[in-house]
Amino acid sequence: TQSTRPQRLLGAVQKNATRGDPRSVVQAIDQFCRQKEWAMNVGDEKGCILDSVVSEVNPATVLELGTYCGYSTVRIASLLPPHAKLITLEFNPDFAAIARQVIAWAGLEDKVHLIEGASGDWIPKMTEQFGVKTFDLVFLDHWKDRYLPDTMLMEECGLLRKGSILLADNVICPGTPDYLEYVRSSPRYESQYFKSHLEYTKVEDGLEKSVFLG
Ligand SMILES: Nc1ncnc2c1ncn2CCOCCNC(=O)c1cc(-c2ccc(F)cc2)cc(O)c1O
Ligand SMILES: [Mg+2]
Repeated sequence: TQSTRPQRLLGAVQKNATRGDPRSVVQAIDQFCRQKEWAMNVGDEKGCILDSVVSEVNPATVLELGTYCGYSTVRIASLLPPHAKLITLEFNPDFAAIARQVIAWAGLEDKVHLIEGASGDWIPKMTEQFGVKTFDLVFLDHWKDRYLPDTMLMEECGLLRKGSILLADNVICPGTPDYLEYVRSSPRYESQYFKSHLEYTKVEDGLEKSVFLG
């Protein structure tokens, strides 16, 4: 039977990356996506911006919405201080199964909690299920029309504190116009746009970093 793109991406990791070496996992995926098959990872260019924000925030608690194959999960988790926790939500069980193996190959399973399910269902359960009070950093990379409703949901559930950082992928391509309008016009956020390109292409895209002001 035919393999899927995520399965072929995992094969490239297992063939070309060193177990326990997150950077080699990231490099193997980027090489696969540049040379073999495009895939919707945040990629190397936007990934460097993600790395700099993670390093600056030095978060103890991170929420990632949209795991896909675990590329950004590995980038983030490899930069976390000891005892920090990354919770990542993936809706698609096939993607989640691949992501678990990519995260394990990088040796980061102890820092990552991958949950299979929809963001709208799980955000209200974060505190009771995982004892998380607030998130220091949220990386939004799931359905583009869920960025705004899920941000409002996180506010309502008290999961954001003064200084919590939201970092959103794809705010230009595919685009999240309602989310951008909200975080850029709301007095409760201080927003900044990091211009970049859609992963592995010359098409414009970017990350929007928004600080919740409480
Ligand atoms: N826990 C959850 N709750 C709800 N929904 C969830 C979920 N977990 C997953 N999902 C479902 C959505 O997951 C994938 C979302 N990502 C993208 O769609 C995406 C698309 C492109 C792209 C594609 C084609 C082009 F031509 C140009 C750009 C690029 C990107 O960087 C993208 O991130
Ligand atoms: Mg994305």
